[in-house]
Amino acid sequence: MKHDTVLEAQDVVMRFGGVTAVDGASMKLKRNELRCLIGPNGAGKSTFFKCLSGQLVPTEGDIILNGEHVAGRLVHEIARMGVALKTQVPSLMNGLSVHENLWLAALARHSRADANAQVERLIGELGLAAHARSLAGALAHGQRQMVELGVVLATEPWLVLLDEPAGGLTRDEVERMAEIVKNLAMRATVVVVEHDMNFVRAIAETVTVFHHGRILAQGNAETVLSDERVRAVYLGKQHGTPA
Ligand SMILES: Nc1ncnc2c1ncn2[C@@H]1O[C@H](COP(=O)(O)OP(=O)(O)OP(=O)(O)O)[C@@H](O)[C@H]1O
Repeated sequence: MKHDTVLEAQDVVMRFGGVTAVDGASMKLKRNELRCLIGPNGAGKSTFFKCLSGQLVPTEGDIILNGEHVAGRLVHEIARMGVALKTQVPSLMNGLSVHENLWLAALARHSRADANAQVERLIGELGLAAHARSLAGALAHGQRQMVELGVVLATEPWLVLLDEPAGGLTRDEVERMAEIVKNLAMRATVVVVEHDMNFVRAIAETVTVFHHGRILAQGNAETVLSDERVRAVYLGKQHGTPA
């Protein structure tokens, strides 16, 4: 493995009974790369993403993070390696404030004093100052997504896996989320599964396109998004065309 490759998936296959959701997908990511996984509904991108995070154990193939073979390791074991995962499953404690939620997440990795500093930094970065004392349970969807992201970032992961971070956000919130994710790639390697092509266009440096469980194209975002085969698989699909 090249020194600067921090994530490598080798011939990953994931079968569910008779369904082959991922059919031999390989991918390499460099440190601080920001990679979007896209593709039509049912293409296999979420399943592949879950193999990277440890939520699923691939039927075949391997996942290598920072030189360590991790296929088969549990989510919390992968998390302990400095990998953070934002799923669409709510993780906040509704009865605690935004500040308290972030503080508890930061404490997992920092001393009390450092956790305080980390929370202040995150509140500024995520634009949450006006809501710091609000209960998480009282937040609107977009604010909540920012706090969910804050919980993920509180441990200062080197690899961040984001499942549809723009899902359900307003246009302004999508723009803010795009800025935050781009900034994040200055200090971490980031993999994003996303349907919102405006968001993908705004953030992606490199893109991997799934189609029928296989990788149809990958590489430079501009090149891949203008690839005729990629445009063809999106035509008529509900999530828009990568034009
Ligand atoms: N737990 C499961 N059991 C059986 N089949 C599954 C399971 N998870 C996914 N699949 C199937 O695997 C295929 C790929 O699904 P996957 O969710 O990975 O696609 P996707 O590209 O993420 O789609 P979407 O954009 O709709 O989320 C689909 O045919 C899906 O029905």
